[in-house]
Amino acid sequence: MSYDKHWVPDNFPCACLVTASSDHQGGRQLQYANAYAEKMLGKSRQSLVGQTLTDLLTPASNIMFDTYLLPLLLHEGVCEEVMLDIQCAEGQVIPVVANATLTDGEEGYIYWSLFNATRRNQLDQELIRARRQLEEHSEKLYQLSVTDELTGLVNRRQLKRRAEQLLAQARRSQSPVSVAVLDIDNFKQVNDTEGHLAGDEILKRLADVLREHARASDVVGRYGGEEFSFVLPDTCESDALMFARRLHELVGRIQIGGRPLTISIGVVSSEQLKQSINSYETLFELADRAMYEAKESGRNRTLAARP
Ligand SMILES: Nc1nc2c(ncn2[C@@H]2O[C@H](COP(=O)(O)OP(=O)(O)OP(=O)(O)O)[C@@H](O)[C@H]2O)c(=O)[nH]1
Repeated sequence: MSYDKHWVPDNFPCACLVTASSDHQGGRQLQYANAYAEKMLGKSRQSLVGQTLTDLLTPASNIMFDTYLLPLLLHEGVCEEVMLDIQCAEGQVIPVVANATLTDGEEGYIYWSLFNATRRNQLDQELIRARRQLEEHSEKLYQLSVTDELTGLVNRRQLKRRAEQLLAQARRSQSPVSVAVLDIDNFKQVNDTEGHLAGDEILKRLADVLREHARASDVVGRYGGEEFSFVLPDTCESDALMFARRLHELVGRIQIGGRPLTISIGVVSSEQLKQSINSYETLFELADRAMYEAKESGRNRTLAARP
């Protein structure tokens, strides 16, 4: 089997162009274009020969050509995989991957191959879109994994994680942190008399009050059931007690069957503990115990833990 070597460039699946490196257009004037170039550019070979590469490139690609591609080519004798945009006959712009080699130094020819990169760019765009969607999905999944579905507050897992972060910061800055645990009083009765859905509504309204009462730096979450917890950075015990007093007032504005909602709160401040045992677990346990003591001593009150 043999082939006609004059037809070889016409069978390549890319635009093959030749320019003379020393022409008066600075290596831009086309001397040759293959059949693929005719088809891709929508121009006849006759009209292409004599035109310059500058005529074919978009303004941005011309800047790339002048400032990067041509100097590199003249210096290195080769340049590979440079993205350019070609303006075709109908005004359509085609992205291409350009490779070029320079023969015989400055007096020689430059051989160009321009691969149509339209599909490659489309695939890139699809990959970027798919990656963005994956990021959005994983962000949604993350939010679901750290949020309590009913109240929108952070859930127990996230509460612990954020609390440990705040405690680590507080240890470094040697500032106090307080933890408050609060529980709705006689909530079973609310469910029994008003129904479970009304109970859910109360939990949501209480969560709104807690969220509004919290400072941006506080962490407030639903620990489980009708039990909630606050982590209050830069807050000593007396400030935490003041905070709890205000909370009783605000929560009391929620009415159930004509009666104000009441809560019992236990608070503890890290000041009262040795640095080494300042874990959220320890602080929570102490505040929880104080909260149960508040229940036992009549409910609707706050007690400070006495470790
Ligand atoms: N509606 C609703 N009720 C819940 C939810 N989680 C827990 N509960 C209810 O909260 C009630 C808690 O009851 P108990 O543990 O007996 O406490 P209590 O009635 O509040 O009494 P004290 O805590 O002693 O004041 C139970 O009836 C649970 O079913 C929830 O997501 N929605």
